[in-house]
Amino acid sequence: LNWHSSQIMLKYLYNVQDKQFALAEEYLELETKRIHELQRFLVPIVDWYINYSFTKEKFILSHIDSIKMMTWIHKDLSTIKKIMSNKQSVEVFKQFEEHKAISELNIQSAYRALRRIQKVYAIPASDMAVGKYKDRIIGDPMDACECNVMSKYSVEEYDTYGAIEWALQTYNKWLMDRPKCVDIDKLYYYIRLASMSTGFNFENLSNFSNLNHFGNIDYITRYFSLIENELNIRDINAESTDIYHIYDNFEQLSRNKNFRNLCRTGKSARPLTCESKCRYQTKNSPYWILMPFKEEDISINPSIKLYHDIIYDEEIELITKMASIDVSKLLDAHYVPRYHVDDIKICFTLKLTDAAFYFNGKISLVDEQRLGQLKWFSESSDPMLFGKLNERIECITEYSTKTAEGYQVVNYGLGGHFSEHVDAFTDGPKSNGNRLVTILFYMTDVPEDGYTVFPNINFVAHCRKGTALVWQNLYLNNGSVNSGTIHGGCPVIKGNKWIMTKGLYEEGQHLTYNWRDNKIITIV
Ligand SMILES: O=C(O)CCC(=O)C(=O)O
Ligand SMILES: [Fe+2]
Repeated sequence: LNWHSSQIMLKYLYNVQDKQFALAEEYLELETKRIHELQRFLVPIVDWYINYSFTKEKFILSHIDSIKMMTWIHKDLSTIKKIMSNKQSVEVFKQFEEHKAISELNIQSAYRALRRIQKVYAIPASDMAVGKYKDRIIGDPMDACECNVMSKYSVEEYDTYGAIEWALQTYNKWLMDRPKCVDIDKLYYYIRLASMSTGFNFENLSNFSNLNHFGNIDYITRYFSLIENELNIRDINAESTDIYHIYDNFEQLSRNKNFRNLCRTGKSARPLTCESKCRYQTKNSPYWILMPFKEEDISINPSIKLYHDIIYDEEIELITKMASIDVSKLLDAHYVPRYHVDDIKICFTLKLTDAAFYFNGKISLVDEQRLGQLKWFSESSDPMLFGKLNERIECITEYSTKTAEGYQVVNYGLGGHFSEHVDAFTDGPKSNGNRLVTILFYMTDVPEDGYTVFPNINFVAHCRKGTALVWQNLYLNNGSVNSGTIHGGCPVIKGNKWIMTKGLYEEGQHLTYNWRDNKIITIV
């Protein structure tokens, strides 16, 4: 189980932990009771025995006394054994499983997710280690052991800059109380290993390469401060320089630069034009005149619109509950869901799973591309709810939902994200045509990060509960894929991001081109 992949999973993990703690407490109680009982029984007997042992010889000579002794021994020893082997606590102990919930691998992926947040948002390790991002508190300070793990995993992933940055944090924290979890020798090794590829002036450090660093703290301190100086020269810690560029230089992933920049600033850089309008839209429907929807133009090419208050709190509550249901079921056998039995069946057939990323028609389960938990819902899992949503979608998009795919509900977790992609298929024609329109519902508020970013048009959408972003993936004259629709979900730093998406297909729509003729999909 990929525990950190969503908030629902993490919630489940915390519940597993609660259960194990409760077991440990129960065990302690039973054991204490048992020990006390044994003590109560044993102490007077032992006292008695010590007193009488001086007269053992006499006992043996007296036959009456011997019988007494034999009876006592027989009775007492069996009682002692009975108390000692009280099965109750043993039974509880058997249920306690330290590794039931979490594995080393889980932890490693979680640390990797943390490092991803650090890289995308360009958070210096010195800030992250105190739980800070810009002027925000994003968590509790990390201790030397935690920083050490960051360094260790960075080394294992050939993430050289991470290795050094976190080794320095580890060292600074280690100096205070020298916890055992830090092997200073290894730390030194991490740094040496990573030094050259980060552009360090290694010559300066070579004097230290043969140092007998065991027990010579002065030497190591000099070594570490040298590295720190090196980093300072590169303005890693200087407030005035933009650390983001340093990360960019190290990462050298220029194609991601704008994406990350938009994730960081959270600000759209698109110019407002005179066509940019917002309106109360009724589409001349008498129904919608009573409750017009709030439509905001975002972009003409590609066509992107934002709808406010388009999905309601009660609907959101129902959907997120339905998506979490099998997790709750796992946790608590006595869980009584409030849905109709038929709905449950459908909920269970479509299980919550790790969100996958499709590339060239192949499924890839790599955290670096996408991390979240996903559940598909077909209309039949709640005809009332999804029927209404379909109607609403048809009204705002003026496209049919008859040929559309189901609803995809996603919950993000620790560093949950979705790297840049197009929603349209690019690996060849599909029977229902391509994904023409995407509707992305935001079902929670994520106040300060986790945006949806369209890097090619410099647009950033914030995750606001009840709004929906609607865009056209294809050009309407020939069905080629509009590269302006490249988008991704920035890693979530803090908060619970729930979204739901639906794709509408070309099939069944009134289009000016014949999509069945499109044998090759081009991205323009
Ligand atoms: O999480 C987001 O903001 C984007 C999600 C997305 O692009 C998708 O599910 O296709
Ligand atoms: Fe997408």
